[in-house]
Amino acid sequence: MRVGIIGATGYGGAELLRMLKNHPHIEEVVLYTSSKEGMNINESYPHLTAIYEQDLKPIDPDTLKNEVEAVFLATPPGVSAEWSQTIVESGCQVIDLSGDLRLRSPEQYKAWYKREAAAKSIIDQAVYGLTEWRREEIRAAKLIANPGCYPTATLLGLAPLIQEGLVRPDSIIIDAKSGTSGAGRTPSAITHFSEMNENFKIYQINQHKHIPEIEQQLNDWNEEVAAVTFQPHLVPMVRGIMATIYMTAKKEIREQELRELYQTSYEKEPFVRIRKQGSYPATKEVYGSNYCDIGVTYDERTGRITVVSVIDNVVKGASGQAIQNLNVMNGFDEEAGLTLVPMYP
Ligand SMILES: NC(=O)C1=CN([C@@H]2O[C@H](COP(=O)(O)OP(=O)(O)OC[C@H]3O[C@@H](n4cnc5c(N)ncnc54)[C@H](OP(=O)(O)O)[C@@H]3O)[C@@H](O)[C@H]2O)C=CC1
Ligand SMILES: CC(=O)N[C@@H](CCC(=O)OP(=O)(O)O)C(=O)O
Repeated sequence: MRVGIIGATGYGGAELLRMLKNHPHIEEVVLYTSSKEGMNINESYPHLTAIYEQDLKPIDPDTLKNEVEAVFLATPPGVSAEWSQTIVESGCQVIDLSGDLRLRSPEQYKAWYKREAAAKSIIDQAVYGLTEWRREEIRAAKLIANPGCYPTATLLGLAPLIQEGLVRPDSIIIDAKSGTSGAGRTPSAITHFSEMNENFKIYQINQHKHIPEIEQQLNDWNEEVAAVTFQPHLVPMVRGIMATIYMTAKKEIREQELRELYQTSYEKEPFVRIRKQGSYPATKEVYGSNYCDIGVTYDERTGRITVVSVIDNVVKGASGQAIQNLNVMNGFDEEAGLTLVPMYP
C-alpha cells in the first residue's frame, strides 16, 4: 500500500515515519508540505537520513489521488476541515490526527476551538477512531477522526466503569499530565526549555478542547454521564501522558472485582495492559510504544475509585493509534508496524 503524510515535518509526522518503516504492508510513503516544497525530509529530521530520502511535495489532491491510497493528516486545526472532503471524494482513505472532525456538533466545535467547524457533511462521514471500542465502524470507514491524546488515555481508562454504570456520573475528575511534545514542534513561550524545565504547570483550566470530546464518548456509552472535570498539566518531560481519574462508586465494590472487570474488558486487546494488584503504571513504561497501561484501585474509606492510565502521547495518543486504524480499515493484522517494545530506561 502507498500512503501519504500531510504535515510530515511535525512530531506526529515523524512518528508516522518511524513506525511505517517497519510496516509489512507499506511499500511507499509520500510526503506533502504546505511550506517546504522541494526540501528533503532529512533537512527537517537528520535522524531519518538514509532511512527516508524523499523530497516534500506540495499538497495537490489531483496528483495525490494517483500517488497514494491513504493519507494521514498530521496537521493543525483547520487543515482537515479544508482538505479531507476533497481527498475522500478522490477515493483515498483519510486518517485525520487533528481535532477538526471529532465533535459531532459544529456548534460545540466552534465554542471550544474558537474557529469555524468543518462542513457538517464531512463531520458526519468521520468515524471516531478509538480503535478498541469502535472497531466495527472503523472497518467500514473511509474517514477517521483520530482521538486526541488526553481523550485516548482517559477513555480507555474509563470505558469499563462507564459502560457498566458503576460510578456516580457527576463525580468524575480527570487529572491529566502531559509531556511537551503534545504541543507540537513549533516552540512557544509556554513550552520552551527555560519555562518548562524544573516546572509543572496547569493550563486551560475548565477550557481545554478535549473536554467535549471526552464527554461525547462517555455519553455515547452511558447517557447518565454529562459533564466531567478535566484539568491538563504540563510536565518537564518530552513524551508521555498520565491521566489519574477519580470518581465515586455507586455502591461498595471489591477491588478484585474491579480488576477482573478491566481484565475481561481488555483481554483480547493487544495494546491495553491491565496492572496486577498494587501495581500502577508510569509513563516511561509505555515510552515509544503503542501501549496504554491501566491501574485501578478502590478506597473503602472514601468509596472512591482511582484509575491511572498512561500512554505515549505521540504513539497511542496520535500516530500509533492512526496506524492501528489504518490496519483495521484495510484488514491488516492490527499490530502491523506497531510491535514496539517500550524504550526503557
Ligand atoms: N503531538 C501530539 O502528541 C499529538 C498531536 N495531535 C494532533 O496532531 C496534529 C499534528 O500534531 P503535531 O505533529 O504535534 O504538530 P506539529 O506542529 O509538530 O506539526 C504540524 C505540521 O503541520 C503542517 N502544517 C502547518 N500548517 C499547515 C497548513 N496550513 N496546511 C497543511 N499543513 C500544515 C506543518 O508542516 P509543513 O509546514 O511542512 O506543511 C507542520 O510540520 C495536530 O492537530 C495535533 O493537535 C494529536 C494527538 C497528539
Ligand atoms: C501538551 C499539549 O499542549 N497538548 C495538546 C494536546 C495535543 C492534542 O491531542 O491535540 P489535538 O486535540 O489538537 O489533536 C494541548 O493541550 O492542546
